[in-house]
Amino acid sequence: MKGYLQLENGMTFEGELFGKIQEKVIGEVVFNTSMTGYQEILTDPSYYGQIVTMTYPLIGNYGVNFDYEQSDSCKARGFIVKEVCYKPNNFNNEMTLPDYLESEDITALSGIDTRMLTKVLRNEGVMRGMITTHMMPKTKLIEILDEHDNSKSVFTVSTSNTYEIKGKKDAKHIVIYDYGIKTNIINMFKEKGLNLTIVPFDTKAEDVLKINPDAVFLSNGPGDPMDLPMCVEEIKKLIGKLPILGICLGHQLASLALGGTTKKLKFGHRGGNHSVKNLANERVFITSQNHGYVVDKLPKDVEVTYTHVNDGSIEGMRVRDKKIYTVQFHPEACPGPTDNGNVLDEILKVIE
Ligand SMILES: NC(=O)CC[C@H](N)C(=O)O
Repeated sequence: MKGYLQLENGMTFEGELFGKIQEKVIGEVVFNTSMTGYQEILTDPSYYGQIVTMTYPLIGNYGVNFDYEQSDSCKARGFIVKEVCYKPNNFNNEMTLPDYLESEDITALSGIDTRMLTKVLRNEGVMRGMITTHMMPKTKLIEILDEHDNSKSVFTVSTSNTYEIKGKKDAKHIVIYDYGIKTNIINMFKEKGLNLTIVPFDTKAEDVLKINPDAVFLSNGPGDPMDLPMCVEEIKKLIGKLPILGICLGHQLASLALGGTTKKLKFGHRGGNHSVKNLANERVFITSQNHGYVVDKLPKDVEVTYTHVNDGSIEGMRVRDKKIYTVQFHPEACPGPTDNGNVLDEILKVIE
């Protein structure tokens, strides 16, 4: 069945619908440059509410395997590809991508000139859009897009209950603020044998202190960090009392709590090929990234640890005396290069 992607700038792309056919699906349209890892991307809670287009032209060719999931379900709202594969070939394939998307209620479009779409998003910046069965006038589209509010995304993807994961007997204990945590971050902590208590995004600082952990970890998550002032307030109360570690949204929230600022990037960093420089030794390495916002300014006592090679933006920060260490990129990969697992060890050194 024919379907359309309508962008808020008035452009329309025509393609073939697959997955769950729905009359209209709304979201911010973003692009990801990873060649593989579509299932990890679809299930990463940081994509909640977004329509993701893949720049790699053939998607779905190794099917779907439930071990790859980064959360319990697809979190992206829509998916756009050039060509979709209906007959995957892979020893551990469990389901085709179109069947998977249908079972997850995700609407997708194939046959889209994703190279052109990506150029539009790069030149004009990411923008809102709609995947739809019927085209509509631009004024009507804008009206529908304006009605849509995505500012509560963390409320939706965070755990509603506190839970524990037991590690080795005398291992350190970390409280994890779940703003939409990826499974592989939890897996990396588990591999290290750490004791974990995972708490909802709105847990009060007092309640975290009562647990008496060795550190607090602030997770990745969807949306604009400035939509979460209540989370920033709780982090402020923890500064100086416990070591604070963080990845992506967690890095942004910790930066805000320290008195820094964040801003929106024109077209974000999403892919498995983002070069980052470690300012301590000038070494450059390739990272997995997925963020639309970035830390803009930091107070003087905060040390910038990493920068993005393409645009010079801040990719990590540290405050030694307050034991705070956070990164913007994803050392847990999934998808993307696994070369940066040592960054987690760096971060965890803060607790020692
Ligand atoms: N992966 C993340 O945690 C993303 C953080 C934030 N939602 C952003 O887009 O910048």
